Order: sequence, then C-alpha cells, then structure tokens
Amino acid sequence: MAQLIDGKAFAASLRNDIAEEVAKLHQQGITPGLAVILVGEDPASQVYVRNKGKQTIEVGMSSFVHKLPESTSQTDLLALINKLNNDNSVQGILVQIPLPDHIDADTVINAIDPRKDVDGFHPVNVGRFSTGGNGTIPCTPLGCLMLLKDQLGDLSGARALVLGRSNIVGKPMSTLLLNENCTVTTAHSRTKDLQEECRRADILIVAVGRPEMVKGSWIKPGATVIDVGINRIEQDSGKARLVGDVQFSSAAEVAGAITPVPGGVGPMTIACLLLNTLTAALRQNDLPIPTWIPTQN
Ligand SMILES: Nc1nc2c(c(=O)[nH]1)N[C@@H](CN(C=O)c1ccc(C(=O)N[C@@H](CCC(=O)O)C(=O)O)cc1)CN2
Repeated sequence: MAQLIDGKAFAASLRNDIAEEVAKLHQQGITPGLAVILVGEDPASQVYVRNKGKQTIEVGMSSFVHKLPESTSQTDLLALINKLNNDNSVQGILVQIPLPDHIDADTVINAIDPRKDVDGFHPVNVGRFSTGGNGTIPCTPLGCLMLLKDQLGDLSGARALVLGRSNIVGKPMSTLLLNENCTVTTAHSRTKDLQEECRRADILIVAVGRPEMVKGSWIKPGATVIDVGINRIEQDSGKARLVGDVQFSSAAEVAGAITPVPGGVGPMTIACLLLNTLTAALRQNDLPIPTWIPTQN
C-alpha cells in the first residue's frame, strides 16, 4: 500500500516557517500585504478566497480581499489593479480564476505589476522562470515540487510524466521538473499510448481535470503520484464528494507514494501563495531571500 503524502500537514508546517519570517519583518517595520480580487460568486472560488484571506492574517500579513460583482466591467477591474500596483501596503496581487466570460484573463494578468504578481502568471514572470531567472514560481507547481522533494530528496535522473499542459499547472510543472534534472514528458489528450507513457514514469503528476481518469493499472509499481485534480462529484445522497484525477483506491495499491484529494496538493497552493507573497515583500524591500525558500537562482 502506498505511503500517503500529507499535503495538509506539510502546508501547516510551511505556514509556521512563513510566520517566523514575517515576524522578523515586523521587527523591521514591514508587514507584507496580499490583495486578492474575486469577481463574481463562483462557490468554489469563494471558499478559496476566504481561506486565502484567513491564512494570510494567520501568518501575520495584511489581507485585502476585494469582492466584486459578476457585472464588474473589465475597465473597473483594471482600475482596481492599477490602484493596487501603486499601493505601498500591498506587495502581492492575485486575481482569482476563473473570471466571468466578459473579462479577458490575459489582459487582466498583464496589468498586474510583475513584482507583485504572486501567482506567477504574468508573461514577465513566465519568461524569467522558464529561462531559469528569478521569476515567481506558480503556486500549485511549486507546492507539488516541495512535496516531491520532501518525499524523494534529489530528483535528478528521475523519469517524470506531467499529464496536462495548462499554463497554470502543466507547463510550469514540466519546467520545474526539468530544472530539477528530471527526464520530463508532457502528455495530453492527443498523446499516443498514454497509459504506456504513464507506466514508464517514476514521478507522475496528473492535472487534467477529469475525475479519476488515471487508474492503478496505468502506474509503475513504486512510482510517486501527485494528483492535482479537484473534482466535485454529486452522490446519490445529494451530497458532493471531492475526488482527484487519479482513482485513489486502485492507484494506492500500486504507487510507492501518493497525494490524497482532499488534503494533498490543494492546501499547498495557498501555503505557496503566502510563500510567494513573502518572497515578493523581501525582494521589494531589497532584503535577502532565506536559503530554505525555493527559488530558481
Ligand atoms: N489566481 C488563481 N486562481 C486559481 C488558482 C491559483 O493558483 N491562482 N488555483 C485554483 C484554485 N485554488 C486557488 O486559488 C485552490 C484550489 C484548491 C485548494 C484546496 O485547498 N483544496 C482542498 C479542498 C477544498 C474544497 O473543499 O474545495 C484540498 O484539496 O484539500 C486551494 C486553492 C483555481 N484558481
């Protein structure tokens, strides 16, 4: 039976480390501030934004949550971002995704000052990060990497397969693993012999958004499996159940280690957002980044 990779516990310990660094900043008169913008009433996004605000305060940072109605115009949203770009009490800005259809996500992301882009979605950060510079590392892939390194130590030479090629998870995850000297395959819906590709992987990262798509028979015995999926399944009882993109019951019989859903990658996403906000605050104050914080250089 696979070992369980406890993302919830790891995230709690990471938040403690972040809180200690924030306490040191307080002594220098600095309180990092994180602004989170939510447009609309998507129920899952409301939960994530509430948790982001709560955990931001718990680590000693200032939280500025802006909840805007679904009808908010792109012009008004851009005006708010411009205001936050120029607000010295804000070191990190995040716009919760998905956005309503009438708002162009790229235009909005491009409007965020790259120094304050704690999601790592701005093209400047994507470019810096992809070329090994000090661009912000997107939160979910960073969280996956931290769990992997904690589990396996040095990843050099491992054969890694990333299933999914989104800008938010798949692509940056492949880059991160390549930077760790893994041999990386990025697989997607058009990949031939997908199951066979998966079975060759020592490290399998699944981020496709399809409930329980990857079965135990797709997994190499002893492999480390990171499940990024969060899918809400309606049950006969009317209650919803969260499942990942990996069928946990069959995968756990084959894998060496596996993240659960919930309690795996999800909590790491918010902890890494706080970590990126801390890093942004340190950089904006020309302070050194502690060696325990993962950066590209
Ligand atoms: N601007 C961004 N938008 C979105 C991001 C992001 O990184 N930046 N990622 C996702 C949503 N997300 C954070 O915003 C997120 C998803 C899941 C969790 C989490 O803790 N999940 C729990 C289960 C919680 C539940 O009951 O739903 C778990 O897996 O244990 C945190 C953050 C899309 N948007």
